[in-house]
Amino acid sequence: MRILVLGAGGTGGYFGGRLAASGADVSFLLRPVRAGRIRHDGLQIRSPLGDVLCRPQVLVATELAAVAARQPFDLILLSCKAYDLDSAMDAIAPAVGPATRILPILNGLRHYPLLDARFGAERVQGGLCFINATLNAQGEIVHLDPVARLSFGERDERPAGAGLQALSGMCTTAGIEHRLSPRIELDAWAKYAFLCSVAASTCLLRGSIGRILATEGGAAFLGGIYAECTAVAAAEGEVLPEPVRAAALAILLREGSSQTSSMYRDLVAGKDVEALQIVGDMVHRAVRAGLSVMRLDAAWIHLQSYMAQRQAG
Ligand SMILES: NC(=O)C1=CN([C@@H]2O[C@H](COP(=O)(O)OP(=O)(O)OC[C@H]3O[C@@H](n4cnc5c(N)ncnc54)[C@H](OP(=O)(O)O)[C@@H]3O)[C@@H](O)[C@H]2O)C=CC1
Ligand SMILES: CC(C)(CO)C(=O)C(=O)O
Repeated sequence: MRILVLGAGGTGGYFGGRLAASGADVSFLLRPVRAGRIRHDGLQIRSPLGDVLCRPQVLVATELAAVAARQPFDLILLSCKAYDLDSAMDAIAPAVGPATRILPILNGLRHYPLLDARFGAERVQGGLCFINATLNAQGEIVHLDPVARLSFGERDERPAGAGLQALSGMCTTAGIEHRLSPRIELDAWAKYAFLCSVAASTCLLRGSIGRILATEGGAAFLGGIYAECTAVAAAEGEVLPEPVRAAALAILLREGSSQTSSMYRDLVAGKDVEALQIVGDMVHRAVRAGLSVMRLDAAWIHLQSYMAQRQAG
């Protein structure tokens, strides 16, 4: 199976790099600066699960159509930030042939209708990842703890097609923990409710879960914001099962936890954040459902203020 990975940041670089290092047929579609760096230095992963240095095939947008015409891609792993989705869709379009499937691993849910409208829902599969990874000043992928898990599946509970089964085999060969999910849409909501709680809380309250829990009112805030997110999920028809909620709350209420979120790391670094696509989208869904979500509202206002300050320079 031939895989194209759009993006070589924390997630695409980690999972695509591990697949490439294990011998899988993986190419990266990158913008010129990142492409130049990886062509020169290789793709380096620093990880508690073992470092990897590989030299995958690297393409830039202008090279893609010719390469895809010679050898079509079976799967495109989409690992951009949600605010780059439009440009990423333009970039991958020349590689989307009749049999190509697209597997996004972005956070949130807002990208699905956009990908469906552009490429057709039958091509877009369900995906998500659990990892804490970032880039260092040298452009290396720094994996921050031992968690690194992919989940993927067909949407609408269709049985997994040959492409996802092949990907599962490739992940096994590469030593990537993964799950071929029979209910990826439920899993996507479970992750969105959890991630949105972590991202909104750590950004609004400016600290790790452990630091928030050490404050008076911190535990009630974290439990409350998760309840807001699960209420939105239920209003949209995804009632998260009790074991799923218990597992999320166990992480959200773990004293001393250093857990933050990729959004928090970006915010502390002064970078752009997926505020609209993660927290804003949850708030907008709550408004449509007539739900009151005061904690999410506060986080969304805070993030909008952050972005306005950032734009003002
Ligand atoms: N990092 C983490 O720990 C986790 C992140 N996530 C989610 O995964 C998604 C990706 O995050 P992450 O990997 O951290 O993001 P990064 O910013 O680290 O990487 C994104 C990559 O996409 C590339 N890209 C964006 N647009 C284009 C384009 N048009 N053409 C080519 N390349 C493009 C960027 O290129 P360039 O370098 O040129 O900007 C960059 O290499 C997000 O939705 C995030 O919320 C989920 C779980 C954990
Ligand atoms: C769930 C979590 C916090 C880690 O995978 C995440 O998705 C993120 O940091 O963006």
